[in-house]
Amino acid sequence: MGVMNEYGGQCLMGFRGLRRRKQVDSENLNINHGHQQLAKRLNVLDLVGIGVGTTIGAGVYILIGTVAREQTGPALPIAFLIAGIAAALSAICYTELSCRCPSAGSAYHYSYICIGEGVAWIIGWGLTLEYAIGASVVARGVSPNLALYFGGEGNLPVFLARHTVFGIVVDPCAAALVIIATILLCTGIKESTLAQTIVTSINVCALLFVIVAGGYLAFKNGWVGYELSNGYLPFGINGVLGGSATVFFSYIGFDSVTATAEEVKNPKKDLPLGIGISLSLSCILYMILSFIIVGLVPYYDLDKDTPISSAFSVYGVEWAAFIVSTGAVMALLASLMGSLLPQSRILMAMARDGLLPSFFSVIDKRTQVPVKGTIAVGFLAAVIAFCMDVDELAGMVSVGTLLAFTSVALSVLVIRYIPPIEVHPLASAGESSSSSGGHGQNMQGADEAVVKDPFISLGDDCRGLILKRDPCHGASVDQETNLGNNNTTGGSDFKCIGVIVFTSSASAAFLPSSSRIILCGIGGAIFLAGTAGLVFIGQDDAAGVFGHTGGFICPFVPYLPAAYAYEGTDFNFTFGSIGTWIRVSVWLLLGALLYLFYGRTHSLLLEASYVPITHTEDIYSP
Ligand SMILES: NC(=[NH2+])NCCC[C@H](N)C(=O)O
Repeated sequence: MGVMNEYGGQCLMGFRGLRRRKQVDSENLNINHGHQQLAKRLNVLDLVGIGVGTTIGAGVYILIGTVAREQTGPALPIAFLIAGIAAALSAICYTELSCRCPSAGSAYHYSYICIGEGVAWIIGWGLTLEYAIGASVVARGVSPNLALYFGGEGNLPVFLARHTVFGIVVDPCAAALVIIATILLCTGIKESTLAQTIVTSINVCALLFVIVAGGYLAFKNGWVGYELSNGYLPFGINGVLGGSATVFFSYIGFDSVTATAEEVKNPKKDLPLGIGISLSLSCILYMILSFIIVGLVPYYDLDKDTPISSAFSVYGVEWAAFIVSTGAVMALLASLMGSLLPQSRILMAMARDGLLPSFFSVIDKRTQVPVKGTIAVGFLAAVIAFCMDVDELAGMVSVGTLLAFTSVALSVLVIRYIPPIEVHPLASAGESSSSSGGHGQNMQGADEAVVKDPFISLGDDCRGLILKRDPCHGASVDQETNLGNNNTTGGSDFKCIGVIVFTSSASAAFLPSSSRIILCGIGGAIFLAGTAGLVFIGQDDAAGVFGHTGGFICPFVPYLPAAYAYEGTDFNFTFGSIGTWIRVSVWLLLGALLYLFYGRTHSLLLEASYVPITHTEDIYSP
């Protein structure tokens, strides 16, 4: 019986652990736990280099042929515009959170602050699909492009050519590219960003060449691609929408910028500019490029694998293929760097929080890079790129990415309606204690500590917060303190219900295809009701507890994040084949087991759990 009780108690604690939330400026906690911060060395230009470099990968060089032929016809630029708007909605959510929580970790970090440890773990774990596996998928694209310089894949030198060993196609060239990117990333954030910016500039020059030379050729030949009998929308509006879901892949990458938030000199100003400029530049380039290519050659004549070089070949400009291939190889390298970089930062953030071994959070003193984590990620990605069939894994990348994007939109909703505890940057343990005017004791190592305004604002009715160490009640600290810390008009429970109703309605889009239309309809109706419910609940207007947050604020809450979360789940569904979903589920299940047996019991929040006592007499009793 006793054992049963103990077991039941542990289970309960395990579930409570899933709801533990980090404090907003938790880098202070990290300092307190002896973790070193990354050096702040990045400015706007660097962020644009990382953003554009990661976003404009080889996707645009390859995707446009198939999408124009099978989904959009000449309306390809419209598909890029729609996908760009969808990406912008997500980017806006990312930007608010990156300004409010400027530590490393991106979607993982935001989910930990806004939703809870369980979801954060799954998002952090799921992000390996986007970044580590994404890097391998990207790297596999290199040998077909390099082959052009050698006159075909058959002529590649033995050490670069693909071989079949024991029935597995190994790709040394892809592994080599991953190793090059890893070495560059280990040299230092400023150095690797410079390399990425140079590589990206070459890629952008190649795209500009395509635009200028292609535009000239198309103009000279009367824009034959647009003189078609079957009109501008041969596959109808559905084709364009389907195409926009496919080309959404070419916008993935702006999120890498937010993963570097801790290394940015002035995050509140530079992150919004970095993300905004990267996304706008990418969208403009994609739209102009696609407008020219579908005008140069009728969409049905575009080549599926090499649409751009083949379009030039039609007019006898064979040599353009060399420029296009150079651009594609540079795009692959930059995109690869942009995938490996955030992965090492996310693992570092998870290790700092105790959810992964501290190996991943060790920062090299000279280069200021988590070198061990970077090498581990590079090694894993190189092995996958070398010997795995990445075509099968590609779907997982999109699902992993969209899971993260959706969680970020939900996090914005949560942060507005159930704001987590915000700690002023100066409120690290010692300072909070001294600022409390003698009421408190030092938080670290003490059994009790009082933290007084202005560092933690608890509203007028509660002038301070007493924290008592108690490992069993980790989840309650933020929940309780939030009651007085925002200007909401509804009760906490009501807000929780609003967010849950909304979330579950959004997830209706995950259900199987036959019933999807009906369920999406029902989901959509509940979604509208949930959103309407949220509209009537007062929200934290993002003024924060210290006045204006000073950073970018997502407009039109709850509509904008709600719309993205709904659309994100829908896009997710579009990407997922059954095989992909089985693989993703197995991966997430593995992650859940790891959390159960490692993360849950090593979490720093378990160690640093405090029970809030909000009775003022307890606080001020002599
Ligand atoms: N983190 C990632 N999933 N990176 C892949 C980015 C792909 C890139 N947008 C492209 O068009 O090729």
